[in-house]
Amino acid sequence: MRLPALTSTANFLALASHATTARTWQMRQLFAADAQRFPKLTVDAAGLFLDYSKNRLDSRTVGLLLDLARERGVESLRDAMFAGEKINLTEQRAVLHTALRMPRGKALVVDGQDIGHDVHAVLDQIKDFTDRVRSGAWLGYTGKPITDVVNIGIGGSDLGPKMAVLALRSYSHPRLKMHFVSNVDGHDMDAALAQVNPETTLFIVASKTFTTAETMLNAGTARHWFLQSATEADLPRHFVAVSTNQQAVAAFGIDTANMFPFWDWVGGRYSVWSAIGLSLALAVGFGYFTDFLAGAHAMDEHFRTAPLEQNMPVLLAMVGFWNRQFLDAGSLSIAPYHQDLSRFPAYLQQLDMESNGKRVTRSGAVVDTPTCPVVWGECGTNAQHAYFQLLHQGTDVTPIDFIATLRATHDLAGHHDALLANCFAQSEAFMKGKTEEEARADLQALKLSEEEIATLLPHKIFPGNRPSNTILMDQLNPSALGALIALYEHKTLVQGAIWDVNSFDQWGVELGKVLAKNIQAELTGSVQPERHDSSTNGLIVMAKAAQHL
Ligand SMILES: O=P(O)(O)OC[C@H]1O[C@](O)(CO)[C@@H](O)[C@@H]1O
Repeated sequence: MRLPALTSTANFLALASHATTARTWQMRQLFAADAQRFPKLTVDAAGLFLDYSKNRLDSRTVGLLLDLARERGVESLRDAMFAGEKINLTEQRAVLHTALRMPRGKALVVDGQDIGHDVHAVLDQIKDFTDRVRSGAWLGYTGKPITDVVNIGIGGSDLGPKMAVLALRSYSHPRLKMHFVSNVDGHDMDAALAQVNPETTLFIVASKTFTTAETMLNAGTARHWFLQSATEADLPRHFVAVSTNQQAVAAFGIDTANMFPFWDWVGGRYSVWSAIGLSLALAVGFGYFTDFLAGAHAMDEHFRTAPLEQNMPVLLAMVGFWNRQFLDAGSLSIAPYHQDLSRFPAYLQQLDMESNGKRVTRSGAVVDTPTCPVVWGECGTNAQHAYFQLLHQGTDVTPIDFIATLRATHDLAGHHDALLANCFAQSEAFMKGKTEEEARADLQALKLSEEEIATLLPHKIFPGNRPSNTILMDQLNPSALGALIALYEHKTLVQGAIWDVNSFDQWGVELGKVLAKNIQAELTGSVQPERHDSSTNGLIVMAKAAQHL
């Protein structure tokens, strides 16, 4: 169905009119005026808690945002996704990462095939394999148990498992050390190979297409390295593949008995739930991997059934849309107050920006509003000592998602309170800021002269009124991590529906891939690079010259 341009819709116009005053509201006043603001603008779901009260909005704003969500067909797109309709229009594919976390026994027929059955058949394969590797029953070519696992993949075939293995570090198997190699830069593979022994290393070649240049080159290098000490006959004990492309796996020389399949209806950035999560299942074991899937499923059920007013992914998405559209927030900063979530911002970058970093609608018209903000971030409190200065006093308004756990999984005294104090203090500081009067009072308390106060005063003022969300969970466990990822996945779908973009393709990565192939031929061959612009030609010539040094 062709949607009308966003800015022409009745609900967008109502919001825009509301925004002319709402965008100037002061959150300090909003809190002072309504003692119930916190309970009104918070929501619980699937073990997560979202506080979106520190945004420049009120219940009326939220009502208008939800009216827009209804008008843009968020509910019908959501239902079409869960039903397996081909909502990825440009690739004519269903979008069914949610089916990967459906409980056993639940059927979902797509193109005449019960995919619920297929998903659980692969999960059984994962259980069998991971149990054998973890128990030490799976032996390397010299009869020793596996000690190191190297996942070779990129994008969705790297970011999800790498982030999740780190996030669930405290659940990990003590013998198995996990490594992730993604970069075509040989320094990445070189560093990993320096740490492992071919006798006890398992390589997972993880690629949906099994054609991705970086992964194929890295996998070839790993194979070559392995064969320096072992034979071709030893490969099956040390190389397994995760892919949708059986032919290419066989052509690479991996026994398809050691291949873990998935399907074209799983997008790369939504694939951690599939066999792409094999490294995670190896690290934490199948039981915790199942908990991870169950946490995501709980969020799926919430997203599918909760009224929009209490629907966490919808609210997170619509608040984000409000900030993007009406506060001109061109970026979104993610601040996990948990060291083990240090890769979560990088994971969200692909999820959000590869999904919604689009400039045309599903029907091909150029969009009439800005779409996905730049997503970035770093662990608090490190971020506080790096770039929070800009977020507090810089010229742009950057909304922040704070993510924290109420309880730690370590028992080191004093740390968790200090961490949470910082997290809550930052969201308070961004909201309240510091007025001129307050800054002046602070300086006067230091007994400074009037001249000194006048000099320092402008530097000591914080404008405040800067929006943030806070997401809390009890502890960072497999189920909570599953729910957290699913929350952001569904947020992405909702925002895609508002902007009417296809959140499930990624044509924008293709151009660079093609050009890189051409340039590589020029770098390695004798072809002179004359057909590019003078900058690109010049850079190629420099690189070729350096090869002869
Ligand atoms: O799993 P594959 O097919 O190697 O693809 C890796 C990544 O490449 C992309 O297709 C484009 O960068 C991503 O969407 C995907 O996650």
